[in-house]
Amino acid sequence: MHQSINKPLVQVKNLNKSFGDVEALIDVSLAISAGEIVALLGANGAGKTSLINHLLGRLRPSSGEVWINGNKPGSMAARQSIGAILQATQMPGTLTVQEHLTLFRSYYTSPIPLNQALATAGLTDLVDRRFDTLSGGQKQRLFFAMAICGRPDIVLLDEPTVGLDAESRRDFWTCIRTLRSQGTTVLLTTHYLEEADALADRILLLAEGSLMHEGTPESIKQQLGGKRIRFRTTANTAHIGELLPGHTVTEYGDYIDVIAPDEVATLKVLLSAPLDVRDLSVEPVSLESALMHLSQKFAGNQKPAAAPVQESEQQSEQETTKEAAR
Ligand SMILES: Nc1ncnc2c1ncn2[C@@H]1O[C@H](COP(=O)(O)OP(=O)(O)OP(=O)(O)O)[C@@H](O)[C@H]1O
Repeated sequence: MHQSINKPLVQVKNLNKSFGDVEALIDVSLAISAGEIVALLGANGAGKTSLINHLLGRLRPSSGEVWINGNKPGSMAARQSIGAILQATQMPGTLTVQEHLTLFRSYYTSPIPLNQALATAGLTDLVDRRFDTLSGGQKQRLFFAMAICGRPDIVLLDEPTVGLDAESRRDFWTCIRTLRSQGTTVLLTTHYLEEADALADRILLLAEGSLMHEGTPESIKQQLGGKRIRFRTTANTAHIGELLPGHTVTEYGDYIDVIAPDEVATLKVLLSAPLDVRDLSVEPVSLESALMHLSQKFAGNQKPAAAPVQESEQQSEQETTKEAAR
């Protein structure tokens, strides 16, 4: 299933979603083109999973529109375009990697070749291993292989590397890059800024349900156009903030970070103030600092928690992978 050229693969227009009093998504509009890797970032509760669930057709908008390849989410045509990774899944532990993939491939009329699924997911050497002997990272790569069995146009990955160690995470990144080189679009949510920086062509930043910012990792960093000044001091952040109006001042462990549009001017103020400034360093702005700065600009009041709402259209978590697999 491949989409027509020039049309966005995913289009979201003025999407709003409320759960009781909680506005999980507020007027979100976005488009994702074929071949992009897009990272959806945001703090806990920002609305990332809600957005993914709308793309999967698991949630219905309170208002607004969502299109997958020009089709309504949840329709057979949309399901055939999407692959997604299983979240909380019980898999038969005695089946091997090959048996699981053979079973999964049998759900589709035109699955990708077994060897391609294995190679893309870095599982070629593990083909005869039983599921219950795989490490966490290897299991996650098997779920990934299942998600791509049906030649999806877009793969949705909701925090795919959470809980994995650094090496397994990097192995997973290789899988995503291989998939992209084959022309597949990827939308992933992550809390790891390093992951977004390493993988994404574009970052969408959600805050409190609103799409607060979007751009390439570089453009987000450049937007600040300044430097990160990090130092230790006995003074608190509030005091530093008073000294440096218009700067983003945050705590980083024992250190204080200041985002400085003009680092020379900022250093002059800092070093001429009656402060004990120690262990000072000046670095280019990291993606983490840039996003923290943008989030602070956006910061609003906390919203009240709502009781869970059962969505009639919400499907079992077990059904996530390749929604068309039935
Ligand atoms: N079924 C539901 N009933 C009530 N509130 C909900 C429901 N699903 C989500 N919410 C609320 O909507 C908001 C957005 O939640 P969502 O899970 O989309 O955020 P998230 O960015 O994925 O968070 P996390 O990073 O913690 O997974 C939160 O305030 C959450 O409590």
